[in-house]
Amino acid sequence: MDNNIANPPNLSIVNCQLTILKGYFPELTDEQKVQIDALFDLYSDWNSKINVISRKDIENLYLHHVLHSLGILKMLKFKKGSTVMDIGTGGGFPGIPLAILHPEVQFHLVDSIGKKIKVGQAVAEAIGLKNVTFRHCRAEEEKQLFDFVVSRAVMPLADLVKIARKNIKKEQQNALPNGLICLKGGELQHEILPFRKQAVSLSLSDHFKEEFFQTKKVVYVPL
Ligand SMILES: C[S@@+](CC[C@H](N)C(=O)[O-])C[C@H]1O[C@@H](n2cnc3c(N)ncnc32)[C@H](O)[C@@H]1O
Repeated sequence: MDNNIANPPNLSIVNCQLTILKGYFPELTDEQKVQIDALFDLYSDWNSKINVISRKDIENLYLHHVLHSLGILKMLKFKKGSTVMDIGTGGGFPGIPLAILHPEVQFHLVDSIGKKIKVGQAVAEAIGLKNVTFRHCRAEEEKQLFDFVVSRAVMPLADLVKIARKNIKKEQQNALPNGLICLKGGELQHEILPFRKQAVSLSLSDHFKEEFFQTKKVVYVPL
């Protein structure tokens, strides 16, 4: 039986989380609000066919997935004209929420599983996102250059650094030197140890007060 039918999402939770998210980003334009509003129905529908978010977690889409993705902006607001690759984007996290908030930044979303890329593409098309491209490939095969690489829940920091380094442009245009910005949870000290001299880590609990963010960090490594 379809899990979404057996456990219908609690729409008051969904709407409450959507209000919380908009409260954290009061500068959203009407177009961005419409795009964000559309995400729940789109992801609910796609997720019932292709699993990109834990099905039990779909009602937490706006907090656990969209707002979490936007946590990257607490480390850096990308400058107009920047280019960003999302490694292991799955159904589009963090790339799609970031692309909605930064219409003048170009995002390239990569995943090694083709059907997940299809979900991201369908969602981006449905909300009219013009600043995203997708590629079904392993990130190791992607040779294009970007200002930044972002990622969430894909691989240990050392592996991400190893893969992302070849994709980082030398020319700089942002407030931070080009590099990797990733979302991490839980005990991080061990992962960060090899990069302790360059890495900067920020606690999302300092920015978002909901309990989910208590253990969530944004880690930046210049490359
Ligand atoms: C746990 S999912 C996370 C997806 C998404 N970032 C999110 O937070 O919802 C990890 C994703 O990384 C992808 N992945 C793992 N290794 C990869 C690689 N070397 N290149 C591209 N994608 C990779 C997997 O296919 C999977 O979709």
